[in-house]
Amino acid sequence: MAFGQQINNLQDSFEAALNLSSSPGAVSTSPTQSFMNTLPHRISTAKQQKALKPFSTGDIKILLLENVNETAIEIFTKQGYQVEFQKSSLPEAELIEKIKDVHAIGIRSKTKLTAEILKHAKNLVVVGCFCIGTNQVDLDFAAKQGIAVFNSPFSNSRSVAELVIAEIITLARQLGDRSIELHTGTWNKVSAKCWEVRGKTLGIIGYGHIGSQLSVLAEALGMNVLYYDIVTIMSLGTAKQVSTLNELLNKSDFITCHVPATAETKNLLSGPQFAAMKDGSYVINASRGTVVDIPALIQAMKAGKIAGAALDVYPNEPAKNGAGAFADGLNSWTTDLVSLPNVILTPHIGGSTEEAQSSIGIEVATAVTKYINEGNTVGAVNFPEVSLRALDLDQDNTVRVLYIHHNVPGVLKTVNNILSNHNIEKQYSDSNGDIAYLMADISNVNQSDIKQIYDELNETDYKISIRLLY
Ligand SMILES: NC(=O)C1=CN([C@@H]2O[C@H](COP(=O)(O)OP(=O)(O)OC[C@H]3O[C@@H](n4cnc5c(N)ncnc54)[C@H](O)[C@@H]3O)[C@@H](O)[C@H]2O)C=CC1
Ligand SMILES: O=C(O)CCC(=O)C(=O)O
Repeated sequence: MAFGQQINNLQDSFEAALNLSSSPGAVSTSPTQSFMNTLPHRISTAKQQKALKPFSTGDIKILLLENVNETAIEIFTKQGYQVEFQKSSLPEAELIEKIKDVHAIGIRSKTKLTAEILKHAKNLVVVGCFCIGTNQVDLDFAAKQGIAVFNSPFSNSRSVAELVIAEIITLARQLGDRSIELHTGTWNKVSAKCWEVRGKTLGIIGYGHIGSQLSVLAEALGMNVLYYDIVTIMSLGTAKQVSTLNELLNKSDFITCHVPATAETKNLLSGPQFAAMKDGSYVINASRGTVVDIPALIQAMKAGKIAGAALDVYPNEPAKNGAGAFADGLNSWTTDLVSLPNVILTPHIGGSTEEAQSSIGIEVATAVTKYINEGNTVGAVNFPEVSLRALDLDQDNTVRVLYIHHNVPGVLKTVNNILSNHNIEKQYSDSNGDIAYLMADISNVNQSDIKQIYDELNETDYKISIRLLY
């Protein structure tokens, strides 16, 4: 049988298999006609390693929201994927409509991918968070649907740390107020309650990528650094870890939050914590809007306890840029907050620099592409991290099996019973909580073997989704 004919038959048999399947990942396993027609060409022109593709790259649809950087668009379009780009996030109903159809979605911090929304994402294989935080995605639900989630763990850390340094000096010198006054014609040359930052104490809550970077910059300015973290972390420079949040609050002049949004960090700074701070201290939050209780902060500022605050993040943030977007309708305390002196408000721009956005675009788009094309989950935040070395160019009759399943006893025995009828070139399996992921390269298979492997795996208990790459 001619190779082209074999390929067409293989496509038919896959499509038949897919018609029988109801798994969320099933559509994504379909090798389409256009992919099959290009296969002989792709194989003959590849150089060293065989390029694995899940199915026709031209059929892969990616939705990029929230002005994800053009570096990502370039990477995806070079792959031949269909890219839809939107500058802002989408209203829920529109997002549900769009997500039904796409294989990958790229978001930043604004788009909430809740279980309710992900339920509709029948073709979705992967989510790229083009940011650090992943609290906007229901990670457990995504994993249970077989959807891998990637982020960029530190590409914008430096940008946030630099913003916070700027804010420390801005608050200490009341620069925001002086600037607003002069913009409106008022000359107000004062030094009362304006300070140098040299010799002052910076208290960092959360000494991770951002907190520790900030620690180094603050010491270079002559500040003393204390930090509080739930884990013991090696200090940089002469910074000191304190054992309780209260100790940090009692001893610091500036307090800055760099923790993730979790149940434990909700209102981490509220009335009692403001009361525990030194009189005239300053509060900075560029982490998540849930971490600081803003009405309590307003009260503490009105009482003169807190001398200034810089906020980059809010419990509710507008979906898009524009006048009037930040108002009481979104957060009921807005009017009160904006009327306070020495409050710096920025629209969640901690990570918004050209450098950060461009490297995030490259990092996340590369991880998403590697997952789509090779099944590699290194860097995934909700999946076991599994990677197999590439196939060699001459390994023509090899299929890569990607099998996502619930982590229960006996699954591997069943799966290996199926695979062991063939030559398993290599195999790797790992689990993360309830979810497990197996990658295996099976050689010397023909189209009916592949069809059979797919059908048999599809029948296994505890399967979440299967993809075959070849
Ligand atoms: N404003 C912006 O544009 C940006 C905001 N962020 C936010 O900043 C957060 C921190 O970022 P990274 O430093 O990269 O994260 P990271 O994961 O490197 O560090 C977070 C640190 O917080 C600690 N932590 C967790 N819970 C804690 C608690 N209850 N009390 C004290 N410490 C706790 C962790 O042990 C860890 O050391 C992100 O989760 C994200 O939400 C990140 C980037 C940009
Ligand atoms: O740049 C963004 O949209 C979000 C930045 C951020 O908060 C993050 O990286 O977690």
